[in-house]
Order: sequence, then C-alpha cells, then structure tokens
Amino acid sequence: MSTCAANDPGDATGSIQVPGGPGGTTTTSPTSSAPPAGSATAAPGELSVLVDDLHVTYRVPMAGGRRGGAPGAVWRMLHGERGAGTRTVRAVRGVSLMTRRGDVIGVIGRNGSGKSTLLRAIAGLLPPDAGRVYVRERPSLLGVDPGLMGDLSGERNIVLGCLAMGMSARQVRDAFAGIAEFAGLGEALDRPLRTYSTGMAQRLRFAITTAAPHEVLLIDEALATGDAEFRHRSARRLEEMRAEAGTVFLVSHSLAAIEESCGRAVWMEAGRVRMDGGVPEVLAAYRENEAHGG
Ligand SMILES: Nc1ncnc2c1ncn2[C@@H]1O[C@H](COP(=O)(O)OP(=O)(O)OP(=O)(O)O)[C@@H](O)[C@H]1O
Repeated sequence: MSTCAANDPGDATGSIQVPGGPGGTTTTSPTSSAPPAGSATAAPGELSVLVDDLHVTYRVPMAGGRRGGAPGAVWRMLHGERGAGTRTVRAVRGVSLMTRRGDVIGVIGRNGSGKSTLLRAIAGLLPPDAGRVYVRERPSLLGVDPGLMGDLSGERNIVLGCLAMGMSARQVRDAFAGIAEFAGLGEALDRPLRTYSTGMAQRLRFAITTAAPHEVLLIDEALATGDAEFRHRSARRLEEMRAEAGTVFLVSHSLAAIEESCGRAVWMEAGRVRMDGGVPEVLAAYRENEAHGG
C-alpha cells in the first residue's frame, strides 16, 4: 500500500484519485464523461483500483426524535418536541483492497453489509468520510451508466446508451446487432423500456454496458433477475472483459453467479472485509458461516 496518499478526512471530497500521472497522482471528477470505447488497452496485471482504509457514513435526517422505537411523529405529538435529529449509519468501516487489470471480483455478504455502498464509493458517487479510492479511469456502475430512458424503445436506448458511453456513430452501427442479440429481447426491442419487466431491462442494460470496453465495471446485482441461460452468457461476456484487461466487481447474492464468473471473492460483513481470496475458499467459509447462523 506504499503508493497511497495518507488518509485525510478533511480532504475526502469523493473525487477519484488517478495514480500514474507525471506528478504521482492526479484527480478527476466523478461526474466527468465516460471513457471512450476502445480505451481498455493496458496489459493484464497492472494495478487498476486501490481502496485504502475507506470509511463511508450515511447521515439520515430523522423526522422527529425517536425513543425506544416509538414512531418519531407520534413521539413528537405526545411530547411536543420539534427538533429533528440526525442518525448516522457507518456503512463501510475501513475497507482496503487492491485489484489488477483482468480481475473479476465477486462481492458477497448479508443484506446491509455494505456491498452496494462500497461499489458506489468506488464509482465516485458517495464521498468517503476517510480513506481514498484510487482508480486509473472513472469506473462505470451498471445501472447508472448508461442511464436508459423509459419512454424510448429498447432499440433507441441501445443507440443512445452506446453514444452516452462514448462510442462513435460508426461503432454503434457495428455493435448494434450484437447488442440486440445478446439482450435476446426479440420483438420487445420495439417497445418502450417502461413496458419491460425488471429482468428484461437488466438484460438490456447489461448488453449495452458491456458492449464498450471498461477499465473498471461495477455490477450490482444486475444478474440476479436474469434466468440461468442469461447468467451463462453474462459469465462468458465477463470472461471476455477479463481477457480484455478490464476489472469487474460483481455484487451478488447468487453464489452460483459468483462461482461462474469470478476469480476472486470479497466477503463483506458489517461494513468490513471479513475475507478476501480465491472463490472456492471464500465461498466455502461463507457457506459454513451461514449454515451455523453467522
Ligand atoms: N441511502 C442510505 N441512507 C442511509 N443508510 C443507508 C443508505 N443506503 C444504505 N444504507 C445503510 O448502509 C448499510 C449498508 O447498506 P448497503 O446497501 O451498502 O448494503 P448491501 O450489502 O449492499 O445490502 P443488500 O445485500 O441488502 O443490497 C445498511 O445499514 C443500510 O441500511
């Protein structure tokens, strides 16, 4: 971890630090545009993401003072209180991990263990309280990139989604048939996206997002709604991305999807990494733990 800057909560703005510039580190905004298609050119094995002692806390404004589980509004009415407090939830508590190009990492853990928060922080969508996230290129969080539009047909969403990811009109034309085939939605592609089932929309999102190379792709439960056949195809696509030296994080409660797609697993528990290692070892320990009720 010697390449990390020291933690500095006072300067933890949520920006993404990009190591490797002439001065050692440079910073890019999380809202900068997505990397253009074809940008994942570097060799496998190079450092891609460094998470250094990351802490993320949600601050939730309370509607009214809660005491012992009494509903805030009711308590306020009964006691004439007006002050609204803030509750803090420490969702990620000191996570450190390092990934290399070509890694496909499954993130597992119980509900509320901090998996999605970790991904959103890596994507630059949540500011850390302390610690840092270093990435070479802005990561893409599936479901956020590309943002699809409910009133537009699947076909139009393919075109706009690809353009939004930085593909040229020619690249979109070349990729269109492959994306439509991968999504496997048949005639439904003519229909507005809002008429799709959750699983259908996720298929389309996955097909569009993975059509462009990504340095770092973050996938949060996107495969959960797909059927087994789509899961197999998704696993093959992730393998291709791995071979193209992208880094993929896959959050899933489906241990089968993790086994099928990932080469490494990170087990989150109460905001911390409980175990990080090969998929067979981590999943065996996780299953054992679940079988004994944690
Ligand atoms: N927007 C939010 N505001 C306040 N607390 C939040 C928010 N999002 C998540 N949390 C809390 O942060 C903790 C971690 O949530 P997170 O969604 O990261 O867990 P998770 O492991 O992805 O859970 P799941 O498997 O259920 O999707 C939980 O205690 C959750 O209640």
